[in-house]
Amino acid sequence: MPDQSRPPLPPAPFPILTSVQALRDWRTARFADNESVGFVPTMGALHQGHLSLVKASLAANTHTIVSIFVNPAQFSPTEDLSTYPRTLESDLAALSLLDVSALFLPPVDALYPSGITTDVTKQVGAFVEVKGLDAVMEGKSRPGFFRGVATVVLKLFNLVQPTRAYFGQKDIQQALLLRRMLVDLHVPSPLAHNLVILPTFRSRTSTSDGAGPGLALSSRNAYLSARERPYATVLVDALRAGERVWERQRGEGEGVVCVEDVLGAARAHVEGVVARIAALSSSPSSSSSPNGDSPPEPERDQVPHLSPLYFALNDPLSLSDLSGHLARGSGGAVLSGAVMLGKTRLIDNLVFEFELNPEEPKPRGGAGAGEGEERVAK
Ligand SMILES: Nc1ncnc2c1ncn2[C@@H]1O[C@H](COP(=O)(O)OP(=O)(O)OP(=O)(O)O)[C@@H](O)[C@H]1O
Ligand SMILES: CC(C)(CO)[C@@H](O)C(=O)[O-]
Ligand code: BAL
Repeated sequence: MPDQSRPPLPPAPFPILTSVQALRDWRTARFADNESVGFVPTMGALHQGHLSLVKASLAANTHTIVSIFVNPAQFSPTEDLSTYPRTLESDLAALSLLDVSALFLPPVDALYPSGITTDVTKQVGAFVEVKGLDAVMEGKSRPGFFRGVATVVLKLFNLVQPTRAYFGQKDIQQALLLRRMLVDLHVPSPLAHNLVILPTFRSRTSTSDGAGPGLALSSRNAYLSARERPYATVLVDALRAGERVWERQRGEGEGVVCVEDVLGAARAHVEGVVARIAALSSSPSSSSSPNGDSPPEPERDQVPHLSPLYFALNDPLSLSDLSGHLARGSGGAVLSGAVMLGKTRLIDNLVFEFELNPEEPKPRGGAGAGEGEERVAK
């Protein structure tokens, strides 16, 4: 049955699969040919970060399938489900320039046959939780978020049955939690060992709209106003301030790192920028940019509103909060943080002394292991 509620889809040089059956049929043909399938799940509004995942998948797999699905279950009732950027035409244009094999674009009822509401207390049907790992970092301020993510991603994995799946470091907690889900729920190989995490794609140059170098690309960056954009690198700059403390303390004496010093440096950076913005709003004639160069000259009532949400240092495997002093060889760490800039929630992270992609196990033969194919660069 065609989806009556959806307007006709623009043409694309690959099949756009809009039903579970169409996806299953597409996948069955790939199994028959013993071909490897890379999978890139997204919520659309594609940018270069997404496309870097697609390109990595194209390089390592015979076929690459992308999904676009704005998943209601990972939004709280007060979040931006209805206004989340939806840019299907330009997404298709971007994917059309790459050699993707198919796009999975399901309607909501295809993935949630029992229906779905953002109100967790009213939800019915099967859901997936990854306890513990969902309660720290992002999970503290977005309760229910990782339950929604894990649920939809397991559904997608069950349908696509990819050889490899690709996620971005920008959402590192998501990727590490999903890896745990694969292990704990005994998801079959080869996928079980093939959740690939790729580095955060960042804005490299000061762009014409004022975004500074280093800003992690994100679909929600579209919410940033022209006044806010020059401040959007505040988060990565804060993380780098923390990183400098980590590296300095590692290089000194016994190399013991003080967690509070790392977090304190990150917080201090944001507080410094908040103070500079406050000074701007109290002196209408003064103006300065977050970095002290090319001032944006905001007017008194248009001064951006910036507030820190959290900084955290976590064990990269258990995701448990780190505290105290960390000796060399203690297993590395994830330094992550979030700030609100106007109505945009920015997240970012850096990893220290931790390999994002442990070596893939050597293929032992058998269907779908992607034998003889190029491996993803670590
Ligand atoms: N800058 C980036 N670099 C690399 N991967 C990214 C980047 N941004 C997003 N991704 C990855 O793309 C995949 C799909 O993410 P999603 O569609 O939510 O985009 P997003 O930009 O993270 O959106 P949002 O602004 O809602 O967080 C995820 O694995 C995510 O980590
Ligand atoms: C993994 C994902 C596609 C699940 O909806 C989403 O959380 C995202 O885009 O990162
Ligand atoms: N990028 C992960 C999806 C979300 O933040 O809603």
